[in-house]
Amino acid sequence: MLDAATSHHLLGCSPETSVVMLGTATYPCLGPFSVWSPSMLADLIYVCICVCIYIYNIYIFFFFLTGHAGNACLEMVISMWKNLLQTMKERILQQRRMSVYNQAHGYEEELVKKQLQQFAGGSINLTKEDSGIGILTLNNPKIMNAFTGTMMLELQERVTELENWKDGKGLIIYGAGNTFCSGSDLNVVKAISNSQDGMNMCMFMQNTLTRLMRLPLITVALVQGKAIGGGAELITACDFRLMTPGSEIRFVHKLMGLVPGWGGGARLVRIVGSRAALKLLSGATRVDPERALHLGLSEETLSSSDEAGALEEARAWLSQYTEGPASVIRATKEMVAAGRELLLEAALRTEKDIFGTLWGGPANLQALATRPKHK
Ligand SMILES: CC[C@@H](C(=O)O)C(=O)SCCNC(=O)CCNC(=O)[C@H](O)C(C)(C)COP(=O)(O)OP(=O)(O)OC[C@H]1O[C@@H](n2cnc3c(N)ncnc32)[C@H](O)[C@@H]1OP(=O)(O)O
Repeated sequence: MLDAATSHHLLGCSPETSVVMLGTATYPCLGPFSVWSPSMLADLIYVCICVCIYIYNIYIFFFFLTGHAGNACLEMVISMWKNLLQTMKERILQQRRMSVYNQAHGYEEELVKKQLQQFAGGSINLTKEDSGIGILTLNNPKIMNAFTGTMMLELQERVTELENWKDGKGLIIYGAGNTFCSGSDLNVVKAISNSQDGMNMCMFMQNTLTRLMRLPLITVALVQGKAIGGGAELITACDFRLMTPGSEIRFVHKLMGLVPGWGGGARLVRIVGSRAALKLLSGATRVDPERALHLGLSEETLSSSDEAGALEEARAWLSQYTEGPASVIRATKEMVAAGRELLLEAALRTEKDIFGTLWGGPANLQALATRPKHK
């Protein structure tokens, strides 16, 4: 267990929280009320074995040290410990990046999924094209592609599929019926209106949208018609947004007596800055394509207003950035995602590690063989 000061230093946790480090996972430990599960115990056993092996190595080195070696061995021992701590810190950070909420936060995913399953309707469809670009369709046009409970579950399933698509390079998310998404299905919102159920739904969607944001694919939200409420939050989980003429982004939460809950508030601050974010949220401001460009919330206003034409334009726009080996495109996104989220030194180490996966690899060697002139 890390004491509060160390975990604050290592993990940036709030000073009063101490953290239990178990292998690759970390669990905020509420004193005697910490949350343990079989997988945590397995992690604990794993960590104990690692520590025993290192202590045994230290013992051997010190034994050797008293016999023959000088400082060199001592330095080796010290650097071993430093590497161990560094490795564990990176793995903790990686684990923290994997899911925002787990049992330690009182989040029981299987119970939440069972509750969401009750609210059926619509679908989330995914097509994976040979070009390496995926097309994710929010498909509930009867109610402006509003998210039912089963659509939230299907979004999680599609994100898992995309995490396992090793040839994937890009993703376009759009809504059926020439409109993007009008947030949560209001029938669902009314049915789960107590605070804990609302927070459970938000934790589920935050976990899914954070994984979407971290996909090693370049992601684009194609905004046609309306992106309202949760729909506006969803587009902030993409790397880029493209808008069609007459389309609108609007964070209507204030008008619902709410604030964003799917993570859109935190991501909006990082996209447009805190001042613009505060105005868009507190004003429930309508954001048209021109204003979105000005704010940096949209990359480009497309010329097509019809669904097929806009999708074709979005494909062409994204293809500018996904041309080339999937390994390089995916590594580029992973490096930028690390730069976006990690503290500088951790980001630098991640960049070095990602560089190491490409240096001397097939794409690098092929480029060297052809000696391209970058005129
Ligand atoms: C944490 C919750 C929060 C979040 O996730 O961040 C939320 O998202 S809360 C929900 C926020 N969204 C809304 O409040 C949008 C409500 N809808 C509208 O404001 C309008 O429908 C529209 C999106 C501005 C479009 O208006 P318009 O073009 O006039 O179409 P209609 O209003 O006639 O809609 C057609 C049809 O669709 C139904 N609809 C639309 N949005 C939803 C929704 N979110 N939930 C359920 N049903 C929705 C609308 O009721 C119409 O159906 P009929 O009345 O049966 O024709």
